[in-house]
Amino acid sequence: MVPPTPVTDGGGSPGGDDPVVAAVFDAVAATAPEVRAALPGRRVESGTENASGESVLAGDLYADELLGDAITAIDGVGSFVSEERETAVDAGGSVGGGAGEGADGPPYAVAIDPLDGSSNLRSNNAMGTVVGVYDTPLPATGRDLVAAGYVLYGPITTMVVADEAGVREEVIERDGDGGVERSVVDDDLRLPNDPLVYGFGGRVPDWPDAFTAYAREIEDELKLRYGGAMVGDVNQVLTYGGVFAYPALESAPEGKLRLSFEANPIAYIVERAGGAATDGERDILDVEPEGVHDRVPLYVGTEELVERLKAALD
Ligand SMILES: O=P(O)(O)OC[C@H]1O[C@](O)(COP(=O)(O)O)[C@@H](O)[C@@H]1O
Ligand SMILES: [Mg+2]
Ligand SMILES: [Mg+2]
Repeated sequence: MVPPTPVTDGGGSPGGDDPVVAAVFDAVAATAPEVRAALPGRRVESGTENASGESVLAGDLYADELLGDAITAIDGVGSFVSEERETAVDAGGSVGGGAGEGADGPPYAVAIDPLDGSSNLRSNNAMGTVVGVYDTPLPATGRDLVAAGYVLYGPITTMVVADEAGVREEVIERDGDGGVERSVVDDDLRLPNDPLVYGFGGRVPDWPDAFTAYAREIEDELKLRYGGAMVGDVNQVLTYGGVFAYPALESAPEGKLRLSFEANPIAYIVERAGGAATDGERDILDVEPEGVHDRVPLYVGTEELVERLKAALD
């Protein structure tokens, strides 16, 4: 296949006119090749557990530290919250951003999942980094997001960024000077009309009956594509159309994915691309968290498929 023609070369700043949002995604793009390059030697357990009780790999810690340093250094970022950190890091943030509030607005809170799908590190499958930029300290709902994005470390490194203007996809490569070259390959990413793929997490016997019945219908209509990294699985849905779910389980009604670092940013991106996202009852972006590490069931993708899911779970 002929590679897509770059729309622009050498950067560009997602985040519309907001310099703080643009700086966050500049930092994420700049660190992406470093994260990627560091992975081969960091496929082992670090010996620690994170706030969600999951064992942390050396790659998780490395990405967290690199991204934490880069993001907290940005003027206008007030706090930094990570899947790998118990509590928020105070980042100062003297210059305000705040949607529509200009330079006097509140500093932003940036939430990240430094390595999403890191259990794929041992088996060398896709992984990502997820980023949400909120205009209020966390915990907050996804309605407070002003931008969200993810990096996908696949055969190539791509970054998808959404803000109020829409969704764009860039290819990220190292340039010859130790920096990065960013090529926009789609400046108006939209979910295709005819859905093709689905991927559902969790063990099938652990699925509630209503979800199993929905899955049986979807299996008849779409192709199974499940890779075990939310970013990779959602990127397939954005590319081909379809539905991704990490559902409520009999053993874990709150599902597996984290609202602040995973579900909200992904919901924001997919909704800006013309799709839908729900926890089964309400729009993900309306879910009220109690803490930054709260989990939530996530069903996301082509609007018609998500509406059918909601009806099936009703
Ligand atoms: O191994 P399972 O149960 O299929 O879970 C896969 C899900 O867990 C995750 O890997 C959790 O993310 P982390 O690797 O950031 O903890 C998601 O990316 C993915 O959707
Ligand atoms: Mg994750
Ligand atoms: Mg992670």
